[in-house]
Amino acid sequence: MTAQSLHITGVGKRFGPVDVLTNIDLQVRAGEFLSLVGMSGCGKSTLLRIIAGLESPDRGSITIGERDVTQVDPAERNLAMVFQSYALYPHMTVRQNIATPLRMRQLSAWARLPWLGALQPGRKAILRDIDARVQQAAELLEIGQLLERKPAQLSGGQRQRVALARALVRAPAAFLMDEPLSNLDARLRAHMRGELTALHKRLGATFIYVTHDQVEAMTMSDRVALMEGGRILQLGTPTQLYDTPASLAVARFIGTPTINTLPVQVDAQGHVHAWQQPLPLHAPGVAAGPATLGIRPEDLHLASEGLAARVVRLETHGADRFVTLALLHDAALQLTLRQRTGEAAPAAGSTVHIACNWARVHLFDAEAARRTCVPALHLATATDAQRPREMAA
Ligand SMILES: Nc1ncnc2c1ncn2[C@@H]1O[C@H](COP(=O)(O)OP(=O)(O)OP(=O)(O)O)[C@@H](O)[C@H]1O
Repeated sequence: MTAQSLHITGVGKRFGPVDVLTNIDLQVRAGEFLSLVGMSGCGKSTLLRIIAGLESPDRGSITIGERDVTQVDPAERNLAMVFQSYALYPHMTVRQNIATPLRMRQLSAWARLPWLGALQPGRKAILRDIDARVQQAAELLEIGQLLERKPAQLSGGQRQRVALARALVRAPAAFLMDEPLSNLDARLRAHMRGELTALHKRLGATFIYVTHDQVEAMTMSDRVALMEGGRILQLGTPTQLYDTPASLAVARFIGTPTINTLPVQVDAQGHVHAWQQPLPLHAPGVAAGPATLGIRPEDLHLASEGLAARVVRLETHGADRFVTLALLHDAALQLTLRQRTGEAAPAAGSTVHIACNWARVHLFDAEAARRTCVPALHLATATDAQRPREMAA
């Protein structure tokens, strides 16, 4: 299988009065696992369908490898599409299901007929070749023992693997997947995430994967394109999106629990203040005025002194505990703190003090809503960085 790169250039799409996609530029590298992620309605499925040729763009072009396929029929693009509904033929066995795309491609209409077909010269060799490829795909997906079963006799995960095998036998230039795991229960979904990542590594194929689930996107992909309102907000590795979000919208979408936000003021010298108190942060070059500080829940911790807050709620999630806190002097402002369950839990309703890992906070300027971002953020001085990091209160 030769993995191909895909180039999406200036793609726009309108449905009636709505711009569903606006000027999308995206280069998918050969052999890459790239996820399109975003809230429902952001346009990710439409983009995938345009790549597949199931929808035509109003503007822009799609190139697979060196070939411009913008005007090419879906069947001629050599792309494999895998959907959440597996679309298996219920009356056929797994073997027949997997073989169908090959039979359609390699045998003429009459050669596929039960009796007459036997008369086509070369048919036996083609069937042998198809069978070998079905066997190979089935082994790759570890469903070799299920080949004689019908779809109704399979679990959801097994059906998904059959759908993947059926896509695989065609040796496509790339796999396009639209929420392929969303019909599975949580445990199986987690398992299949691992299987898909392993399959991608084994095949070295190009995968474009649509999901609204940031965990899926972040755990499986080489790169993630985060979409909102028909645009790509940020394209980068999962680590880049998490550690250096280009905007507050990206910071809010990625990470569980959601990033905390704190309204702050930046003065003319770039010093950052909250509640008229200076924070140990310096953002040179940032316009004076209101801004938003983003603090990941794991960058807050309980301390003997610091900002006072009341414990509103505790939630245990396996190895982690999420603690919701209401600030004493501003009860409307709630922060979430993430701690390991091994750490002592604060009592619900009690007053605690919280400190912050200032080196890891993000500052977004007043235009955060318009997705501008302030990357230059430093601890105010070396001494600030060295002293115990306490949140000014
Ligand atoms: N054929 C169509 N006609 C009109 N509007 C459409 C059509 N297909 C999609 N849309 C609209 O385009 C927008 C983007 O839809 P799309 O399915 O691409 O979003 P999505 O991000 O994949 O969402 P989801 O995760 O819910 O599938 C939505 O507002 C949707 O209602």
